[in-house]
Formats: sequence, structure tokens, C-alpha cells
Amino acid sequence: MKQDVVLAVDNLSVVKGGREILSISRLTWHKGEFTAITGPNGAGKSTLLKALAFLEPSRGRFFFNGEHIAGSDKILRARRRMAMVFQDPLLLRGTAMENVAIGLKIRGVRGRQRRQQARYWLDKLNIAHLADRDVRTLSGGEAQRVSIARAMALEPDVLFLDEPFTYLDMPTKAALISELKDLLTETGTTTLMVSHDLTDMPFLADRIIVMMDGSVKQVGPVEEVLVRPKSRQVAEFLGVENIWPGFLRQGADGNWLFSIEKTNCVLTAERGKGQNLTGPEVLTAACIRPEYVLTCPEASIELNAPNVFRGVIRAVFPLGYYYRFKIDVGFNLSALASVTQFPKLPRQGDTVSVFLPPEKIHIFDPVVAN
Ligand SMILES: Nc1ncnc2c1ncn2[C@@H]1O[C@H](COP(=O)(O)OP(=O)(O)OP(=O)(O)O)[C@@H](O)[C@H]1O
Repeated sequence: MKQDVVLAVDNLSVVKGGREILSISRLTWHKGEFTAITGPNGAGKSTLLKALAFLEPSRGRFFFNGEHIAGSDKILRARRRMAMVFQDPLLLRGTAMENVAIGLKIRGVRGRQRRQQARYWLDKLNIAHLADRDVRTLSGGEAQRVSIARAMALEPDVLFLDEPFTYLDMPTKAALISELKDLLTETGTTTLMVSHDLTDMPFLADRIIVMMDGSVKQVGPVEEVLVRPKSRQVAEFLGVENIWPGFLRQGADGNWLFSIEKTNCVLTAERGKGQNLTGPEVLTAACIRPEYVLTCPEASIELNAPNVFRGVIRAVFPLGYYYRFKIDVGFNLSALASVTQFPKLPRQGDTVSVFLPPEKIHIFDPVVAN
């Protein structure tokens, strides 16, 4: 096993109510890596986290810091190098200081040292001023900071976060995410976070695991998974609204030329790693995330360039600093654009120019070869 692999599991299986709710052949986590685990409700995300933290009866081979973990002694030792934060802060009665110190107390850290360590982590989470407050008087955001400080005080090798930001309002969440990222980078803590919120992931995570029906559908760096989903099912879950069936052929420059079915529109797409064409022309599908579709007022981009289209806005949805558009360019597409790109409010029926960057267009593996 590679030196910097902190956690690994082979042939993991969890059975509940007579049904296998988790089945994973192999997963590994490297030191300092932040992994986001996402997927629809009931996909098995929390079960995976709990199984890895030895909080869920399961079958499989577990490795922690290079050691095969089997038997209660080894499990207990591994458990002591892990910490978990849940959606609900789950604080015990008492002050913030007492809550942060509780794990240290259980691990036998003596009085003064324990208070010093707890104070250090309260300070790191910017809640030192709340040390003596009864936790019942804390806001949701403050309580979650106490919960994170309590976990970090154990200086875990692996930190498990199960949807820790769910109950926080946007500014509280944004501040905590930013501070947590710095803290985890500083400590080099390997972190696994279950999350539904795709907006957290590009900032926090190095890698995404997409789960469905108890198994892993895709694992990879954040950008790769978001831009190049392996299947239509994963793409749809990850919010890729633009998915078009069409015909793929190889262009002279090595890129793909993709003709969207039943239109005369041809897209140029950069070839992804490992993508090869099996025949002269194949039926498959292409996709692009709405945020990568560049939408501008009419005639503000050169129309003769590849992947530039003129289209008509069919619907505008204002979203604060963004507009979400439905646009007809000969085929229908969704786009997300910053309000700063438009000098005046765009309306239904307006003509716009649209550019689809070739490197952001993903071609699915062909399903039917000619
Ligand atoms: N005790 C149980 N008996 C039977 N099935 C169970 C039991 N506990 C969990 N399950 C099932 O296991 C599956 C995975 O549950 P899990 O909580 O891990 O999903 P999840 O991806 O975390 O979901 P969510 O996003 O809703 O929190 C679900 O279908 C759930 O109904």
C-alpha cells in the first residue's frame, strides 16, 4: 500500500433489513485529502461514513495508516484517531469549553493541559469568547463551531463530516467553510464530507465520490466529475442541465465534431482523457454545465467562430447576481450568466449570442456504434 494512504477499504458491504444497502469494491483516501461524498437521498452516503468510522456493522477489509484493521483492539485504536461531526452539533449539557474538552477527558488528557488544548481549538474556531457560555444559549452556527472544535481537539488523522452545514444560514456557512478550509489545510487532516450542496465542493474538496443505490458511480477530481460525468444519471444528479443526443465523428484536428440530433448544429468538443472513437460516426450524447455556457448581448462575439450561436431567450429567471436562461439556438440550452454581462435587463424574446467552450463540452461514451 502507498505510504500516504491513510484509509482504505476493500469489498465493503452493509446489509440492513435483509437488503444490501452498501456495496463497494475498493476506495482509498490519501493524507490531507478532502473528499466530498454526494448522491441522492438513500444512496448510502451516511452508511459509508459510519462504516469507515467503525460505527456501523459491516463486512470488508479496512486499512488505517497502512495497517489492516481487524479485531476490537485495533478497531478501538483506529477509532481514537478519527472524529466525526454531524448535521446536528449534538452538544452535551455544560459550557462550550466543557464540550470541546470532553473527548480529551475521555482520552485521559489531564486538567490543565486539557483546558489549554480546548482553549486553543475554541480560539481556532473563533469562539474563544463563548468558552464559558452554556451551549443551550448558542446559535446554530456557534454550536456547530463548538462541535467542530470538539472534533479537531482530538487531532484526528481522519475527520468525518456528515452534512455539517445543513442548518446554517448562507453567511454563517460561507464564513465557516472558508475558515474550515484553512484549518484543515494547516493541520493536514484527511477529511470525508457528505454533502448535497454542489456549491461547497469546488472550494472545499479535492475529490468527489458520487454514490447511487449503495454503490459508487464515479470518483475523481472535482472539476473532472462536474464537467465529465460518466453517465447521464450522474450528469443529471450533478446539475448538468444541457444533455443532447447526437452523432459524433472525429475532426481533422483530433477534436470531436458533434452534430446535435435533428438540428444542423455542430459542436466542437475537446477530447477527454482516454476517449476514443470506435467507428466513423456514432450515436451518443454531449453535455455542458449551464455555468460554462457564455451568454452575451447580441453580436458581442464573432459569429463565425466554432461553437458560437445566435439564439432567442425563451425564459429568464433572475437569481440575485445571476440570470438563469432558457435559450433556443436551434437546440434548447440552459445558461447561467452574471448580471454584469448585460448592460440592460435581458427579456424573453431578446436575441443573444452564446458560446460553448470546447474544453467544457463532454462527450459520453458512445452507446450505439454505426
Ligand atoms: N435500519 C435500516 N433498515 C433498513 N434499511 C435501512 C436502515 N438504515 C438505512 N437503511 C436504508 O439504507 C439506505 C442508505 O441510507 P443512508 O442513510 O446511508 O443514505 P444517505 O445517502 O445518507 O441518504 P440521505 O441523503 O437521505 O441522508 C436507504 O435506502 C435507507 O432506507
